[in-house]
Amino acid sequence: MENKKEMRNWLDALNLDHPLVIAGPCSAETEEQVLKIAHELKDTDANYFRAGIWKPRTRPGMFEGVGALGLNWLKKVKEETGMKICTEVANAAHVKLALENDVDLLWIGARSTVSPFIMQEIADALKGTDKPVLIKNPVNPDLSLWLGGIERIYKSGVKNIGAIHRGFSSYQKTKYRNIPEWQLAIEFQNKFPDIPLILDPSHITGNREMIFDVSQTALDLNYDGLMIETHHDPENAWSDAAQQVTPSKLIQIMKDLKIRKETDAEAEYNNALNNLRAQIDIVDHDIISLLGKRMIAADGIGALKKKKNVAVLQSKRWNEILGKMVLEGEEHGLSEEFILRMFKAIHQESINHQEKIING
Ligand SMILES: O=C(O)C(=O)C[C@]1(C(=O)O)C=C[C@@H](O)C=C1
Repeated sequence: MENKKEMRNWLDALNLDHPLVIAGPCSAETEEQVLKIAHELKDTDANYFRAGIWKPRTRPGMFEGVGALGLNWLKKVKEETGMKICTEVANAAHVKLALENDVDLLWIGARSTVSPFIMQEIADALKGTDKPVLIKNPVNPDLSLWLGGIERIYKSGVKNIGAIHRGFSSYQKTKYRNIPEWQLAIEFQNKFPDIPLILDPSHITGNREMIFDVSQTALDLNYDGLMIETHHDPENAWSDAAQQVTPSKLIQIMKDLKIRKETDAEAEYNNALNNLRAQIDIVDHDIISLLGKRMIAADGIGALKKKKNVAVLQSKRWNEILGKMVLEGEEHGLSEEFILRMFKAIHQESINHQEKIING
């Protein structure tokens, strides 16, 4: 699959003056609930009304969605409000029902994207549809698996595609429900700049208080849209209560978000930008040359260790370096998270160098 300008045609055709917004409850619970939320979203920036009707839940016994019955409610949303409707599909039967009921956009969840068999089944069922299909990232941070899933759908003739970034699970406890791993989404954009990329801040944060900030980061990174779970009574939602916002909160979020443009032609801005970029180029060059010097020293240590038959990994020394660098980093306004990531990568490279020498 290659990047093609036409991949974003369906989004461009909407001619929006704001990011695409997909809003609605995590789950369709009752007909009244669905219609109430839809009416409250009708005159907002929301372009598509979302509601999950088949819910993949972590444990059996949790609310697993109302099933096909919910499609009737979604159809009513379209009739009564004129909003386009969308839902998640997780197998061929779901796709068939969604298409028969004229759902306007379908998305595939993170727990489906992980499985090439399920993705192929869904792709076959979608064959030839002109409805947009959005593919969420797989639960694990694996860009190839995400792209592979998209490719399966694209190859089955679905030309209106998009990606949803919903973050990645981790054993680590963090402030996020699913860690964003922005770097992976940036890589995605580099490879496929024309596949519309939509952020799902609800699943990334798991917490409505953090939705605004994460959404702003996405807009700062050129995302095309947001999928935000919205419920008239979030506290009492049947699923994911902590991460849903009210329709009025959604309106406020959309008002407060700053929409960035890709560039600006003004000369003064461009001069200042070029100047700072030239400074960055020099610093980057210095960083590489310093890292090269560091590795030469590491190679020397490797040779010494080889002579004396000493192990490459020296945990005590390594921990001392990490501790010192975190403190120094702080003095220079560098976050602990960044210092740890960077030095772990440097340490690994140093180990790789020494391994070559010691075993060479
Ligand atoms: O100090 C050492 O013994 C090294 O090999 C250098 C180094 C490093 O790159 O800083 C690499 C591996 C060890 O685990 C500790 C530190």
